[in-house]
Amino acid sequence: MGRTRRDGAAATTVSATRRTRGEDGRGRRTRTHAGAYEAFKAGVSEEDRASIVGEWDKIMRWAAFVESAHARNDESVLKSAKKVAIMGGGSFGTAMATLLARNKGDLDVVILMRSDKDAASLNAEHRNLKYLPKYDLPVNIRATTDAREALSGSDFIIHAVPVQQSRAFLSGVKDFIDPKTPLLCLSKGLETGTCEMMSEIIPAGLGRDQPLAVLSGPTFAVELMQGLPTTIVAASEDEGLAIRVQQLFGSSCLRVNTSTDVTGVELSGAMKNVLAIAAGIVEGLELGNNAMASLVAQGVTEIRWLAGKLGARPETLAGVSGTGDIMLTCFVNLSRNRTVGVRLGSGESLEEILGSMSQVAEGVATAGAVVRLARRHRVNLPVLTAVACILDGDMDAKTAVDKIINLPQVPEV
Ligand SMILES: NC(=O)C1=CN([C@@H]2O[C@H](COP(=O)(O)OP(=O)(O)OC[C@H]3O[C@@H](n4cnc5c(N)ncnc54)[C@H](O)[C@@H]3O)[C@@H](O)[C@H]2O)C=CC1
Ligand SMILES: O=C(CO)COP(=O)(O)O
Repeated sequence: MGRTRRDGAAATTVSATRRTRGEDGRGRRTRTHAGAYEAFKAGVSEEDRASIVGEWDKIMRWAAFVESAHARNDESVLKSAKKVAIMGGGSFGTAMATLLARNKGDLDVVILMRSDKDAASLNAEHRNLKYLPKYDLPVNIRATTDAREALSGSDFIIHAVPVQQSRAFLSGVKDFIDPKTPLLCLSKGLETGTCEMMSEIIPAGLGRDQPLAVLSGPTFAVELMQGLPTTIVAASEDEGLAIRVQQLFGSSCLRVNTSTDVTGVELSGAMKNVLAIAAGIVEGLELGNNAMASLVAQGVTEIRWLAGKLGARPETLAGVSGTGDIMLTCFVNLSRNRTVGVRLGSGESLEEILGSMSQVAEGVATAGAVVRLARRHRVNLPVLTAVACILDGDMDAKTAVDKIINLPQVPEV
């Protein structure tokens, strides 16, 4: 049946193309497109079409089955949660607070801020005028600078303080955090000096183990505020906690994939910020799309080499929190790390760039820590090391890129 249709359809395509030529007398592009469409339609047999629809139906049946299983044992953590605290009132802390507040209108969502003025402004205006001035916040979000008030009685505590400030910040608030309350970390980076990940910094800062999940993925704060579809990974050694985080944050605009690969999720989130600076440099130097794609691919390989050696799983690196976040941060101008790179590539100094930024670009501090970690684990990372050299002022961007391009030509590894 399929064969007959295909043969017959091929003849139809030829005549359709001729008819198009004869009738509309429009340009060559139009005729070519019409022919390509007819050829595509004709190439799909009834059998192919039926099997495509059948596969789609199967996926929808699976989705309905899972949904109904969820509905049957709906002990969603969102239902029971009464209060969530967010430490760090910057753009990402505010965006994730907003998603939670939208998920449940009577959830008490409290942002712990540093400045009385900013907290008062948020409470009065229902906006975060410093970081996300264009967006109204739900009325169930409030801000305070009182750590005890923010943190006590919280069902979950979200950590959105930049990595380099996290250890000192946590040791300052540890007495207000119940040791049983899960801490959900949004910060992406490695600490300079120690090369530690947030899953190491958090227990060290608190002086004890704390239930912990890390959340990471391609998640620009402004797009979350706009309610655009987004996916994030919630990783915890405690699979049950990852599932609770999924129930808390999951919505029609936020998919939450669970994982137990904390190392993979954290390392790819930290290293992609350094790679995004490299991608920005290539953009700033106007080296073209081919160069950009090969540089980012090399960076992906370097992340695999180091993260793999530290135990990250290949599927994590290939997934949303790995490749997904790399693509977002390396290719989209909203990225602060990429912007640092673009400006470096255009000839600005790091001092000028950082002096003009009001938000954190974690890759700047993380770059050196990545190189030290790589050295410790005997892995060579040409692109990521070049970024650290540029940031340290040991090489200018153009020289570094020339040297990378002219490295010996080797087999794919
Ligand atoms: N903005 C985004 O789209 C995303 C950000 N992230 C990550 O989230 C983390 C936070 O980033 P953003 O909110 O975007 O940064 P931001 O620069 O917008 O805000 C940082 C916040 O941390 C606070 N802060 C700084 N130093 C502090 C200290 N010593 N003690 C207490 N609070 C302090 C600031 O007052 C500010 O509220 C970073 O690790 C970033 O990589 C992750 C995904 C997306
Ligand atoms: O991590 C991010 C998106 O997932 C944000 O990246 P930037 O910090 O480079 O803006």
